Amino acid sequence: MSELHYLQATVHESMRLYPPVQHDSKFCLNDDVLPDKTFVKSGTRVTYHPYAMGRMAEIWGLDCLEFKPERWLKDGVFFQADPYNYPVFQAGLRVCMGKEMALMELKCVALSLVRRFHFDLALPSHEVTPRFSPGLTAAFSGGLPVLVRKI
Ligand code: HEM
Repeated sequence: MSELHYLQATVHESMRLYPPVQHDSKFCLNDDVLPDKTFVKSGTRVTYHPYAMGRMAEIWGLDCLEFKPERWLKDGVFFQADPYNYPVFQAGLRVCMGKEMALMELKCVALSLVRRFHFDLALPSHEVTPRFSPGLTAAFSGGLPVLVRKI
């Protein structure tokens, strides 16, 4: 599984544009200073937004809205983005404890499906704009209709 670099890149690219946790807040217990020297007063709520960050040209470049697994590959080998630029699993000491397990499960499910089935959007792609439902964890508003064919 660790040698499937394109699959690893695809899973990361999917969650860059559609992070399962769209935003997340923290409350500052004591006065603090962020690494960029921003002062944060005790009691302040600080929110980071993986959905917005995944679509920032400053981080991902002008093609930030394009689905491009290749952006995660160097000479065909997957490389990890800075987790503070890609906080899909949060970052630092409180990073998601299930990160590696979640990635393994995602890749197993994706592999077992694409080996057996062919997936097509049920509508022409220009008529489909996947939209998130607001909420703690992500779901497509109205679902994403697809046609599934056995290979
Ligand atoms: C794609 C799947 C997943 C995503 C995107 C995800 C994302 C996250 C995020 C953003 C946090 C930080 C929450 C916060 O501190 O407010 C978190 C924490 C955590 N996650 Fe996940 N998670 C995923 C799957 C899992 C799985 C499968 C497990 C367990 C088997 C898990 C266990 C945990 C635990 C225990 C924490 C708390 C870590 C701590 O506060 O020290 N996660 N996750």
